[in-house]
Amino acid sequence: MTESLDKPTVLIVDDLPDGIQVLNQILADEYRVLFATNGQTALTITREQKPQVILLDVMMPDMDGYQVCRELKANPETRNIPIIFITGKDQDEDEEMGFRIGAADYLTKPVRPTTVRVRVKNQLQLRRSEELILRQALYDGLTGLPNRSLAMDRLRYAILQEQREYTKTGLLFIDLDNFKTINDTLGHDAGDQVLVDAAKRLRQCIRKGDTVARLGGDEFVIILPRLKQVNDSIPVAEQILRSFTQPMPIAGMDYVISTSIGIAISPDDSNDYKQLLVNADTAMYQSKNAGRNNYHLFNEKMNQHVNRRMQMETHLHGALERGELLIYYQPIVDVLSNQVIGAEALLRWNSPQLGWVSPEAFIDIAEQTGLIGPIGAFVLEQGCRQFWNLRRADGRLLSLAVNVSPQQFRREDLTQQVKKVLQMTGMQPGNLKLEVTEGLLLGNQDCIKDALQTLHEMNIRLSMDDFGTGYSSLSYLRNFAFDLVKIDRSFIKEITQRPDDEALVTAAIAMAHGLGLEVIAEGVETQEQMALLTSKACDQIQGYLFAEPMPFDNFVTWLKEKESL
Ligand SMILES: Nc1nc2c(ncn2[C@@H]2O[C@@H]3COP(=O)(O)O[C@H]4[C@@H](O)[C@H](n5cnc6c(=O)[nH]c(N)nc65)O[C@@H]4COP(=O)(O)O[C@H]3[C@H]2O)c(=O)[nH]1
Repeated sequence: MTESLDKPTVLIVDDLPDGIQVLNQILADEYRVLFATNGQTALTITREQKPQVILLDVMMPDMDGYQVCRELKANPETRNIPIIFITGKDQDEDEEMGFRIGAADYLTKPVRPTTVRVRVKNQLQLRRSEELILRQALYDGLTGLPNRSLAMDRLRYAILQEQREYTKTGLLFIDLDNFKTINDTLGHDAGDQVLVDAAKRLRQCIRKGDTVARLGGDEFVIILPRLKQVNDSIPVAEQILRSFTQPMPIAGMDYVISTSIGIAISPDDSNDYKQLLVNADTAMYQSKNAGRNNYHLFNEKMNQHVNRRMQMETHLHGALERGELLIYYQPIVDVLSNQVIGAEALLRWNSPQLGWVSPEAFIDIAEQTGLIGPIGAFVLEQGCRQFWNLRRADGRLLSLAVNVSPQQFRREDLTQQVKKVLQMTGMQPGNLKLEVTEGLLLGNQDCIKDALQTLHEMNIRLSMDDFGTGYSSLSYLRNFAFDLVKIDRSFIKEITQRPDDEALVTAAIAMAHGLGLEVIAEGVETQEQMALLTSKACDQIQGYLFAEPMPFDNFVTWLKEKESL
């Protein structure tokens, strides 16, 4: 029995027992032989038993061999089984017809045993090579999982089927968190181990009939056909997250590698397989942004966000060269003297395609694309040049504040850049103030500490921006050479209504003063806020109460008007 199962299976289809008998005698020794005496039975047996070769008679009552062949070729599951016609029809046009509808070979009766044996063997060999090639083309060599192309084929098929059955198809997009770090630090072998282990875990999280595939890199998808409702996809996502909480033994150590998952459902989110993949990917990014190790279901809002972001990224390239980036200036006022003592340079982007884009939206993109290097250099240089010209005319202006992104510290030689700008513009270091965010100091990296120290020694003033919003800690202020702290506008906004905010601002001012630092409050819009901050001994104020950020020429005019009051 086992022996016969090991043999390749051949299906003989003929309405005449004699015909079957002849072929059976020729093939029974080498093959497991199945029979069908009509077309319908042939189709059923083929679907269920998946023979490797079919020997098919043409002339049969009800359904003839041509019709059987057409039906088998139309079904993706039986399409690739080679069919050899064996028939009494010996005209050229009969043979032509047979090949046209997909036959692999054509023999006319009466048949010679050797010919039958050789032709069947040929087809089996061809099929084996074809399968091998197909395997390489459709499966991922490392994990053995279906690759992108097979996954997309299955997804297309699942969506077609769902339309017939009124069900849904779930698509999970899975990305391993921090895979790149493992690959870069432990090497590619370790990276491969992670991928193989991840593939194994994912396989264990699915039912029969679902597909796990590797798209490439550390990206996997799971296709869940025949879902009744959107939420049916959630248990799978939860199971995956749970499964990855178990550490992976890699290169002699245990690592926990979490996953970020995005889910999109057809037809709800799209019934186009390519769009569904894009949507699942978008939802996956949402999971990454939300801190990784979680899942998100796609929603249309995410797409708008992504589209807008992609547009920004496209148009930000070259924006500087096209003169679309401008510097606006916002005055800073000294509380005691009520005089304008400086300004902050704030970047503006006037894009012909997108209109005015807030720096809060595009600085992040500039940082991720590396464009922050040239853009930051531009703000520094043009800011210093314009400010220094103005300062020559108006000696009251003490300082220009320029925002510096952490990326500029990490990627560029910021101290050299600053030195060059000071030389080129004639600006004195004591008149330049660099604003950095607290995030910069996270991790306590030596290179950043050194850069801050060098800038301090150059007599440049350093201000800690957005104080109170993030990782503020007294030790940062002690360890790094800051001169000022800037209290974030979110605390100023409701300072007159919210006792908590008032308490925080009071404490921050006391603490900064205790360390010999000055305090500036940003986002001051009302007289009441101003009065409260004055009563707390805040040193400087910036906000719409005095002026909104404005182009350089307007700032010059504004200063003149203020002087003449
Ligand atoms: N509601 C309200 N807002 C006020 C008021 N007064 C000032 N603001 C706004 O508060 C922000 C202050 O800048 P920031 O905290 O450094 O926050 C800046 C800064 O982090 C970043 N940014 C701006 N320019 C640059 C730049 O040249 N380089 C870098 N790296 N970042 C920049 O973008 C952020 C946002 O800049 P803007 O949109 O110009 O927003 C500015 C300013 O327009 C007020 O009274 N009420």
